[in-house]
Amino acid sequence: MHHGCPVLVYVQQADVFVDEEGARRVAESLFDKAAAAEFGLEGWKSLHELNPQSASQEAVDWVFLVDTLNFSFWSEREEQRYLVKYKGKTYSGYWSLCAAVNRALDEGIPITSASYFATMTLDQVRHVFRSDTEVPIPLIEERHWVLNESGTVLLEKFGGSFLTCVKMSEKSAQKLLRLVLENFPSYRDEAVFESKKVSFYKRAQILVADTWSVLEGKGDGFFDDISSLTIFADYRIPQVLVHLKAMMYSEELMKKLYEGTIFQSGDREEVEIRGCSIWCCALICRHLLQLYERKGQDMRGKINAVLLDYHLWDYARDHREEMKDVPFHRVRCIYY
Ligand SMILES: Nc1nc2c(c(CN[C@H]3C=C[C@H](O)[C@@H]3O)cn2[C@@H]2O[C@H](COP(=O)(O)O)[C@@H](O)[C@H]2O)c(=O)[nH]1
Repeated sequence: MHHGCPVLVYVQQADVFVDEEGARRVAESLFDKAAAAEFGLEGWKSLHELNPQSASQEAVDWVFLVDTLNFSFWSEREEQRYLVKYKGKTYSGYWSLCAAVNRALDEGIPITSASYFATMTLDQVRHVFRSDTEVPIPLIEERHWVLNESGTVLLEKFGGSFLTCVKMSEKSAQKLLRLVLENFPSYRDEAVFESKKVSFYKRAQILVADTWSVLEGKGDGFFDDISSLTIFADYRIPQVLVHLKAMMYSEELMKKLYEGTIFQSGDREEVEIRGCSIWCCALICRHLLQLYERKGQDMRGKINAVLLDYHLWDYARDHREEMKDVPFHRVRCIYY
């Protein structure tokens, strides 16, 4: 028997855990809601006054512009936030972006036209996204860059409208996802985890989902594989999954989050948080479909990661107070 020295296997301590039992409980709590109209596609318009209410080409271009800029609204200090007043209401976070876009359109600025945002100057971007507090919108230079880049690609390759890109996808969500990733570099949201390439594609997937929603799942907006999309790994979904006890963080990670640690894109903790969120929601979806199956109901058209995501994200928005004890992870990036 050869007693060589023991091989020290360096196992990276995991910081994020999916709780199968917790995911099952969340699915059970959603059972009745999942059958309601708001949980379905219609909720995208009926629940959100700032979203386009039509299904026109302009509405699709609104979605493309907003999802190109749909990232990084969190502020260092909660009391000092970027806010936008629009039609008598004050909006924060993602909705402040939508309010600024609608404010610009009302002012006659063609902000959703590729021919405009392809050559927008930084000063024009500053004007359109000006804040109603002294806190400017985060990453204003990056927003200027992605607008010029995306607008130029739309003009050069898709006749100036994202609808052209949608038509080329031949009713496949995966094909549209590929077209977006091949043509719009700012949407390439990838990382390396334990020497394996992983992808989240949060903005690319939400762009496909919001296109499906704004076109009401009909005509050019009918995707036979829409259920193949995952949830959109942002900084709110993980927070609500931990709040609902479907996901857990290690003490070390919680400590870093409470201290307000700012992580970099691709950090191990960030990739674990985003990856586990996707897996956790896939489990919730699976449990929810099984609960309906046992009742003899096939809900595959009405329950998928997109609709679960929208519901959880809206829940997080409506339960800020209860969720304040669960920190969200902070990365300043253009991906989410
Ligand atoms: N996973 C997921 N992440 C989403 C959305 C949306 C907006 N979609 C709405 C629009 C139409 C539908 O009805 C949806 O309700 C924004 N975000 C991300 O959240 C963060 C901002 O959060 P807060 O600071 O609280 O505003 C930021 O990373 C942003 O990229 C979503 O739906 N799912």
